Amino acid sequence: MSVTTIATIASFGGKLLKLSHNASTTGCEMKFNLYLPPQATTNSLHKVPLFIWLSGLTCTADNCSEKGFFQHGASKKGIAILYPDTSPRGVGIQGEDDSWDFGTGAGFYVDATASPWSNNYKMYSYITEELPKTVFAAFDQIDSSRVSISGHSMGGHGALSLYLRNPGKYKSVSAFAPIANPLKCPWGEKAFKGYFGDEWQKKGAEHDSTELLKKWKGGELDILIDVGTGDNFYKQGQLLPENFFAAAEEIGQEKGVNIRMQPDYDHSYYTMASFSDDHINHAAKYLFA
Ligand SMILES: N[C@@H](CCC(=O)N[C@@H](CS)C(=O)NCC(=O)O)C(=O)O
Repeated sequence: MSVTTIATIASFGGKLLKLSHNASTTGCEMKFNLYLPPQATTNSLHKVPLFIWLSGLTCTADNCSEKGFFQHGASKKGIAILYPDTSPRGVGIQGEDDSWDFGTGAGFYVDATASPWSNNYKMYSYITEELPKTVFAAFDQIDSSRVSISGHSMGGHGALSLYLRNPGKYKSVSAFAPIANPLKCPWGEKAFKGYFGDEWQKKGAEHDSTELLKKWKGGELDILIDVGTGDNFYKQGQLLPENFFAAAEEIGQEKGVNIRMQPDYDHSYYTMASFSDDHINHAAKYLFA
């Protein structure tokens, strides 16, 4: 459970910590970043809530920490941010580094059931259980009962699916350019076939946000999603936010799914940086309710 500090960086009046630990779920050393806002003082009677950010394909914990601009809003509101990695790394599986959209940097926030991935590629358990437990044990300034989740692209799929699979676990959810219906797009199909093998459609449906939404029984939703109209992956049909919205309509929750089509914005972190304050404010509404 012990955490090693690799670097401490001042940011917006607080501290960005670059950390690592030996994770048992993934069987390897995992790096992650943690932003502690200025309000997170040690021995504080007032703990700060946590915003988990799940990144997209090819990312490490650093992409969003360096250019997502979330620390700006989090320092004002007094919210810690956890930036996990996107997969196990260097576990020695043949082919793990062969493509940018599968294997290293592409864990898809599922627990793989197919060989040879099933021993290490357990990003669902890692993100929902082991990493938060490790963080709460090491940083008692953080309130384990107030956690929100958000993410981008593959991480948007992660945020939506973790929220919808675990009613009540997270106080709120939002996403940028999420892969909202992975069963129906090339990225999702490739990942689910690889990680689940023959049962990819059945297991995939348990992690597909559009499918999960159709079965949602957790009460009124308030999901914020931003998608840029200039996003090439949106144009190529990798994201399918319209399918997610259709599922919301199907269950009478269309008012609870606010998809903002942002004119001209693309798939990059310029988009996140432009709207990150909105997503922090959305989470703050529920983290400080
Ligand atoms: N294959 C391309 C595209 C991958 C891509 O756009 N990844 C998104 C997430 S799906 C990302 O956040 N990339 C890292 C960055 O922009 O910092 C690449 O490796 O740059």
